[in-house]
Amino acid sequence: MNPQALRIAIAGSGGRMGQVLVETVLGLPDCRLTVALDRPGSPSLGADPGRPFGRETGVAVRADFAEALKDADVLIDFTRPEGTLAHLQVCRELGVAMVVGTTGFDPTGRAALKAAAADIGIVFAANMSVGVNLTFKLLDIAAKVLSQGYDIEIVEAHHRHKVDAPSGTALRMGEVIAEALGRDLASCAVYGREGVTGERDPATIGFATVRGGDVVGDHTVMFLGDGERVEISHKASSRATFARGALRAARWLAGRPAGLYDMQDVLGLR
Ligand SMILES: NC(=O)C1=CN([C@@H]2O[C@H](COP(=O)(O)OP(=O)(O)OC[C@H]3O[C@@H](n4cnc5c(N)ncnc54)[C@H](OP(=O)(O)O)[C@@H]3O)[C@@H](O)[C@H]2O)C=CC1
Ligand SMILES: O=C(O)C1=N[C@H](C(=O)O)C[C@H](O)C1
Repeated sequence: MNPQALRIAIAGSGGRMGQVLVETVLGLPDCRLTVALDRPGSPSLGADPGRPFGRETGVAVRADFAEALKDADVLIDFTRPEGTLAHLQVCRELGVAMVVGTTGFDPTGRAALKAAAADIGIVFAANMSVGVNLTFKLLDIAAKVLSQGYDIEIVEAHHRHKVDAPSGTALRMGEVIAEALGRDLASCAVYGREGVTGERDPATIGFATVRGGDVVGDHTVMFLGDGERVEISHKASSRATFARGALRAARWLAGRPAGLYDMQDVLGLR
């Protein structure tokens, strides 16, 4: 065991992302899984989170997060907004850094993350993959070059279990494009269409959502002009890409001052 290893806590350790995060941490020599959290009543409580991967971690899944987080340097949280915000309070009190991948926050939740970042380091990103974060840069360029005469539509597809829509990534793509064009996403977004909608308003950014099967996460932004169409797509085929990004963020946070960061900071793309 490496005594210098970064002590990692994982919230929602039995979830789809939680399990991949556990497996990823167990493969890293400079990180140690010291805390695995799940909700009260979860069947995984008390079990070794390494068991599905044939590993013994010496850790048992717990629900008493206020006590458990005393044993962590960084909490990686891919749960639900209400769970993340409860963990946030405790991390702030204990000085534990956070990597937040949870999506679906309302403005109050986002404000709480920002406020807590006065005291602790937080990396908050709707998508932790390198590919999507590169895509954000490409979208900024495309939106500026195609600012006149192109209609912008964002289409995303995810597995049948996803509970929020549009995806956090699609919304972030919309924000990047709106910022590049000097527009306010809240006032120019159109979330789905039905009935007699009238002709398309060129100032809008449209969103469409597909849910089904086991789709890990597909995003396509279309810039539709007269005589041509530019499409920028990212397709995730494994959740490992998000988990690797989250662990990269956790290590990047170690020793950084308090503040709210995102994956553009972690990847040096700012
Ligand atoms: N930023 C990124 O790169 C990515 C972000 N995500 C986001 O991560 C989140 C989780 O996704 P996914 O793993 O698919 O979801 P899952 O539903 O598979 O897992 C969520 C986990 O969090 C637990 N949980 C749910 N509610 C709470 C709560 N109130 N307090 C504490 N724990 C809770 C669940 O427990 P239980 O089973 O008991 O409900 C479960 O263990 C979503 O918001 C998703 O959009 C996903 C992939 C990549
Ligand atoms: O819920 C998911 O699965 C995913 N959620 C994130 C989002 O909402 O953008 C990221 C990824 O696409 C997978």
